[in-house]
Amino acid sequence: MEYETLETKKEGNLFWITLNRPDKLNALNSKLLEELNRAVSEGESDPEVRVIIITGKGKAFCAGADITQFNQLSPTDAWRFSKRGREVMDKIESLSKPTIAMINGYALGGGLELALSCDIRIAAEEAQLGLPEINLGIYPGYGGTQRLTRIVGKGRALEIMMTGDRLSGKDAERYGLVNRVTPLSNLEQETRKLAEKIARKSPVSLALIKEVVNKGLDSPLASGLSLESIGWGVIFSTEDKKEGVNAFLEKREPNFKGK
Ligand SMILES: C=C(C)C(=O)SCCNC(=O)CCNC(=O)[C@H](O)C(C)(C)COP(=O)(O)OP(=O)(O)OC[C@H]1O[C@@H](n2cnc3c(N)ncnc32)[C@H](O)[C@@H]1OP(=O)(O)O
Repeated sequence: MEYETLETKKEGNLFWITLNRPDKLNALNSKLLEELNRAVSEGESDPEVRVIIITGKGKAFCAGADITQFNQLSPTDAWRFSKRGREVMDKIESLSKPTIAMINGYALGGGLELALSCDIRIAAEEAQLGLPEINLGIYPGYGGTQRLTRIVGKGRALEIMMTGDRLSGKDAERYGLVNRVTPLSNLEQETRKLAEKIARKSPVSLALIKEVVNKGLDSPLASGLSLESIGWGVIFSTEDKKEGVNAFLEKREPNFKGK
């Protein structure tokens, strides 16, 4: 597919989406947001793709929503703007395939919110992460108030939102905001290693894990636990379950087909 503001690349079972407005630090204007929406659908619908990785070109992962659009927004436009951004983030969170945010540099505002919509975040030590909207006299509008709080806890999330301060990659790891950090020079290699490991697992198990974890987080514990058991029953109908158990019994590596 053709894109103007991002690049996509298929590498084996991995699908790389690279935001590509480096001179504007990959700020999410409407074009980039819509192309991102299209690119994740492309990865989701391609049966060969097993893991989707989102990253940015240049010194930023993504510096957030494009602030140059803000002065033209009426309050109702602003509501639509936030809603559309949130819909794209919600969609990324709900993809059936695992997603990794490879945070190569600035991940600010909507950029951090994009990373928070991914399943796993790997950051460069040199990266800077934050929600600086407070400095614009506004607050996060692409899901950050809710997702950051669920990931790092209320006190830390409020501090990040109320100060607008940027965290280094290392501090972000300490806060539990990213899964791990590595020097920038090693970031792509580490990310590829992790993505390839996950790509070898059963796509059905991966999709069900995501569904049960995400829906469980939105539910009372008893409902989440019940969902887990129901899904566990369903997974016993899959060829991948047969393959996984037989491979163990036959002392060989499984070859999962996603069926
Ligand atoms: C969902 C919501 C509500 C949001 O995301 S609101 C936006 C939240 N994000 C921000 O507030 C971050 C804004 N950016 C910054 O503070 C600074 O650019 C940083 C990230 C600290 C980097 O600073 P520097 O290294 O000095 O680079 P800087 O020159 O500012 O940026 C390079 C270019 O990108 C542009 N740019 C950076 N972030 C941008 C953004 N969010 N929107 C539009 N343009 C942006 C910036 O205007 C500049 O353009 P130009 O060369 O035409 O002047």
